[in-house]
Amino acid sequence: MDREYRIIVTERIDEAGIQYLKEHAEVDIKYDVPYEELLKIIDEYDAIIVRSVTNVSEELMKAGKKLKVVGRAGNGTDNIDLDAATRLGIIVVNTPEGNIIAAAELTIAHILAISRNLPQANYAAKQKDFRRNRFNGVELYGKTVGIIGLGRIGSLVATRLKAFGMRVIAYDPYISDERFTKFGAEKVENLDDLLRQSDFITIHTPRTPETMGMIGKEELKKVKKGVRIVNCARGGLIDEEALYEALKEGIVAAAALDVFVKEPSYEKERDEDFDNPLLNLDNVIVTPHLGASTVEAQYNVGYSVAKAVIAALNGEITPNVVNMPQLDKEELFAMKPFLNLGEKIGNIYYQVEREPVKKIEINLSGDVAQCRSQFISMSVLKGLLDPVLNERVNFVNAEYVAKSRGIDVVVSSSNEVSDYTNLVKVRFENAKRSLEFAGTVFGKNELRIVNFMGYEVEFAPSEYMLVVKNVDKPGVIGQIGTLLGVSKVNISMMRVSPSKDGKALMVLGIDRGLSRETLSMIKNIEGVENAIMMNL
Ligand SMILES: NC(=O)C1=CN([C@@H]2O[C@H](COP(=O)(O)OP(=O)(O)OC[C@H]3O[C@@H](n4cnc5c(N)ncnc54)[C@H](O)[C@@H]3O)[C@@H](O)[C@H]2O)C=CC1
Ligand SMILES: O=C(O)CCC(=O)C(=O)O
Repeated sequence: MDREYRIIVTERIDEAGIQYLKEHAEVDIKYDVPYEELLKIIDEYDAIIVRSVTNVSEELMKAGKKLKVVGRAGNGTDNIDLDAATRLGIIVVNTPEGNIIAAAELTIAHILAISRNLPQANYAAKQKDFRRNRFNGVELYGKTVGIIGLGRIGSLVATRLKAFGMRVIAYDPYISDERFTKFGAEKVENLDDLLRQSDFITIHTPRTPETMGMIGKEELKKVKKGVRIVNCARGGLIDEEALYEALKEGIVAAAALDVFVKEPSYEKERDEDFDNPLLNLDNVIVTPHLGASTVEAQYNVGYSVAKAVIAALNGEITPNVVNMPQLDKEELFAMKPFLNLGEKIGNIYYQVEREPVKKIEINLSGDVAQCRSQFISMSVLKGLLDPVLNERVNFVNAEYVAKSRGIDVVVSSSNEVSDYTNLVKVRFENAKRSLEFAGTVFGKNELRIVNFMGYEVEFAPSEYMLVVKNVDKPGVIGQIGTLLGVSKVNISMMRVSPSKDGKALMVLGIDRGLSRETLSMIKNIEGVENAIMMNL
């Protein structure tokens, strides 16, 4: 076990994921736990792992006083209040790629099922009713399918349906023209065009305020009579009441639904509380949110979410954090030492100067200027604010917290040539003065601070450090060394800056924290202007 983390899993995930979690944390499995009960116990947990049913509301996350991570074993995160998670500094991770093949294949299965009446014919045949004339279907070949949302799943559906000889048209106002071409889909400029032309419609957008009910009563007036509709994305994207009416009137010939506005229980043998009139129509086929239910997808999402949650709990930046700008693995690997450096610099300011910061100017030069500067600024903010505030500050909410505290952050990059192949310079401005620090990364991940409050001094940040500003005259260093010796403090490293205005800066790596008395004795040495104990 890494640390004493406790994780609650509220919906079924693959055993491989559970095993991984158990190797690293204490795990409680409470599938289908009622919301009110979860609200009472959530404060015991550092992380929660859910699928699509658990309502991870602001109320729940606020009640989870220790909650650091929400893991979504799957793709859509519409059951998680992402804004609230961001404000609260709770990391939300998902597994966006793990189940897309499964979801696309289920969509194809549904399209085939409603074109050939498979479930109805199967049911009848098992009742020994083999009258095949009741189940005359339609071919996909030569028909037009309209795909709404040509993202990860929509595009997989497009390429598969092309193989059936279908004409594929798609509506997605948020993607480039190249993407339509890449997946062999004709772009339609508006939803109405798609509705008018399609023999089959399949929807693959996320559930957002914009997409909720995007096919409603008005839209269903514009469809081709006899259209067949599939929803393997999210309940409510197609208005359930309007769909019911259109199915009854024969405007929609058939519908296949994997999802509903109100999700049923996926654990009970019979969910008597699930009452949806669509279930009563013969031309509707339904599945219990099976889009991700394949051996492969469940392994993918269960194992990946477990790994991501443990990594996030251990403070690692992981890919697939939903409420943070995305970084791919390679970028993350390249940037990690600079993120550590930024965090150290932010933390150093906090240790040196307890004055609230008004403005931070960050300048990146050399290799680091190629990195996404937003992440470096987030790391500086995290290092600065996390120790100061009662609330948790991490990569997820650092920008939000800084903004809400009126800290202005300006980031620039320069081609300026310096002695270092990369350099992160940070100037902190408070009501009284401004302080400058700079750092670099040697080799793969050797951090060095090279400018400390305007003094050129190069040192590797370590856990306990003593920084002394003194008049540059003989004897001061000796007295400090003696005092530390008497206090049984070992010095592991010492660097002295060149003199500036008759003052020098001495940085010492020491093996433990200093007592107040020792620190105050150092401050009282003649010629010492200031002494700061840092715990990095
Ligand atoms: N049934 C199931 O078990 C599963 C369902 N899903 C659901 O499938 C859906 C799609 O997932 P992905 O393809 O991974 O998402 P994605 O984010 O890759 O693609 C969504 C696409 O929808 C487009 N879009 C957004 N708003 C739109 C609008 N108003 N009109 C037209 N297009 C719009 C976006 O531009 C994007 O290209 C999600 O709702 C997800 O939750 C995903 C996995 C399994
Ligand atoms: O099986 C599940 O948990 C639902 C999958 C899903 O809808 C998603 O990943 O968005």
